[in-house]
Amino acid sequence: MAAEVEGAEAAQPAASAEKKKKLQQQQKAAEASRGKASFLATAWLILYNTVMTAGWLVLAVSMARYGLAKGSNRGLYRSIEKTLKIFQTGALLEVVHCATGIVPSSAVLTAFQVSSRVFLVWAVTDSVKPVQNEYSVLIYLSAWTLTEIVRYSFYTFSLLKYLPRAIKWARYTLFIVLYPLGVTGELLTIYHALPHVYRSKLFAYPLPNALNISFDYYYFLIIVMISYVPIFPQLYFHMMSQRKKVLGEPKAKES
Ligand SMILES: CCCCCCCCCCCCC[C@@H](O)CC(=O)SCCNC(=O)CCNC(=O)[C@H](O)C(C)(C)COP(=O)(O)OP(=O)(O)OC[C@H]1O[C@@H](n2cnc3c(N)ncnc32)[C@H](O)[C@@H]1OP(=O)(O)O
Repeated sequence: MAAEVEGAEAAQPAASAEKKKKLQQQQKAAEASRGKASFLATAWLILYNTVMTAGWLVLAVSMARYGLAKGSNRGLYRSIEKTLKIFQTGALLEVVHCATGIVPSSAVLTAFQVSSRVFLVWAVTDSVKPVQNEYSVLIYLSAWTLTEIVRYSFYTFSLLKYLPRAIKWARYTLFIVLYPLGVTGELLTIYHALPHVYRSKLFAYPLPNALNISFDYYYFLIIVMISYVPIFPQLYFHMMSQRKKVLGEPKAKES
């Protein structure tokens, strides 16, 4: 009996050492798989941001060449619409990046930013043809293009750990002017679209109908315009606090 107890006591430390070893192995495997996932996420983000920088650069060059050749904004939207649609719609992936946690930005703020632009391209500028030659389209296109070249190149250089100071400064400074400029262009474009939507009854779904629900795109556009009032300041002040965090003076050491 005594010998049995002694044997069990001797086996206990061996079993706990085995358990500890197993746990360490599991931790190591988890760390390795986290490292692999983070490497893949970084590689994907470098590819994504590089392609997006290139896309917006192509847009900038196309817009400049069109302006120099024609000396007018008439027909500009038609000439760049394919590239614009590809790269602005491609920004929807940014919401996925936030939602999956591979970038630390807020998914809600990013969703507002991206969806309002995708909406403006597809549901306003592309759907209401007469607004395409308005100056407001040129205004928002210029603000978006400049912003995105700087923003995506900022992310690319940051991921490559080689960030020129000028790009960092531009990322967190140009928005002060470009954000209100872009919003002005966007709101004016929706405003110009209103009479056309009203007359053509675009996307209207009047009663009576099988679903017994009515939808009036004209009033929907007015609601979208009003929603800029509470949402835009949140985006703007978020960028202001990012600016303070990144470009702010480092705190002086207390003596
Ligand atoms: C269907 C109906 C629609 C209804 C609409 C309702 C109305 C909505 C109103 C909306 C108004 C929008 C107007 C807008 O379209 C006008 C313009 O854009 S005009 C042009 C000027 N615009 C700008 O300057 C845009 C500025 N805004 C943004 O950059 C983003 O939207 C914002 C979400 C505000 C950015 O915030 P974020 O927190 O992401 O800032 P950071 O760039 O500092 O990033 C924080 C950290 O995340 C890392 N990150 C983010 N993205 C990436 C990426 N793609 N790749 C790699 N890393 C990324 C970044 O490096 C930071 O990391 P860390 O903190 O570690 O440094």
